Amino acid sequence: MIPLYHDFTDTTVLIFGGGSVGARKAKRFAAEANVVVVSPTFDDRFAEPEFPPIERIRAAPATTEIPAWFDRADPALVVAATDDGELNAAVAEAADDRDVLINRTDRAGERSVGSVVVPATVDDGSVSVAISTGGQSPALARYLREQIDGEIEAAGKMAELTGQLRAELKQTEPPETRRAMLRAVVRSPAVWKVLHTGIANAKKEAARVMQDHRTGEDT
Ligand SMILES: C[C@@]1(CC(=O)O)c2cc3[nH]c(cc4nc(cc5[nH]c(cc(n2)[C@H]1CCC(=O)O)[C@@](C)(CC(=O)O)[C@@H]5CCC(=O)O)C(CC(=O)O)=C4CCC(=O)O)c(CCC(=O)O)c3CC(=O)O
Ligand SMILES: NC(=O)C1=CN([C@@H]2O[C@H](COP(=O)(O)OP(=O)(O)OC[C@H]3O[C@@H](n4cnc5c(N)ncnc54)[C@H](O)[C@@H]3O)[C@@H](O)[C@H]2O)C=CC1
Repeated sequence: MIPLYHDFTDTTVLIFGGGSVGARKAKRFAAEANVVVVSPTFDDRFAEPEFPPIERIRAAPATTEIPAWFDRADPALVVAATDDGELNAAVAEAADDRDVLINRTDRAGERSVGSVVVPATVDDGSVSVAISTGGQSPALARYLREQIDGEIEAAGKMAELTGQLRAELKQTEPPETRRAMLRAVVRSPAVWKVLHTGIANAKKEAARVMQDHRTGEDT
């Protein structure tokens, strides 16, 4: 498995199964995609006030009816999250026939082409860390996610700062110098320290770090 980031903007994610797992995946994909959940029953989580807007369709399709749901929704990705293994298998088969990405939530072992795993993720601004255990131990993925949560605090601001500096340096510095300067900024404890006081302050500290670097002094 090779981790990739995939943009689901303006696509549909079709989820079969409205239990706790269907709810978790729906929430996750709704951050970007149009989510449609097909299920005869829906977990209470779907009714929570902070639950994102998604389309709920109350139905219990039979395995033979699955392809028609694909035609109707035209999904970029489907999630098989029912408690019926046969139905989940039919969803995976329909996805395979149509080259649609499939996340099978009831399987951790061998996978077909187009089968994807949803990792545990931590976000801070535009920075995200994704953790997979290769399907071996989702509980461990969750635990590591909780550990890393505090670790990447301020990374979003650092990305914003160095994103701005990078755009500016592209106008003035040759690639080698720019690379060395940006590497020095992200490694500077002084810049990390002032980040919480705002980007403007951090920019001043970064300017010092970059100047030191340019003149060859040890940072
Ligand atoms: C293969 C994968 C497919 C996929 O769903 O993409 C899969 C499969 C299965 N999970 C099962 C169980 C649990 N899953 C969790 C939690 C999460 N599971 C997630 C992903 C994945 N789960 C993919 C692999 C990821 C990897 O590579 O590590 C996370 C990371 C992301 C998310 O789902 O959003 C999310 C944590 C989110 C967070 O908190 O950050 C917990 C822990 C808990 O609930 O506290 C338990 C109970 C404890 C345990 O079993 O470990 C079962 C058995 C079901 C049964 O026994 O019936 C199967 C099926 C099987 O094993 O056959
Ligand atoms: N990947 C993961 O992180 C995890 C995966 N699992 C797996 O995911 C499956 C679902 O787990 P839960 O959500 O906890 O189960 P659940 O029993 O709470 O939910 C199952 C849902 O599927 C619906 N359903 C049943 N037949 C259907 C049909 N024909 N079409 C559409 N929907 C249908 C049910 O109405 C229910 O809403 C489990 O069987 C388990 O194998 C379980 C825990 C974690």
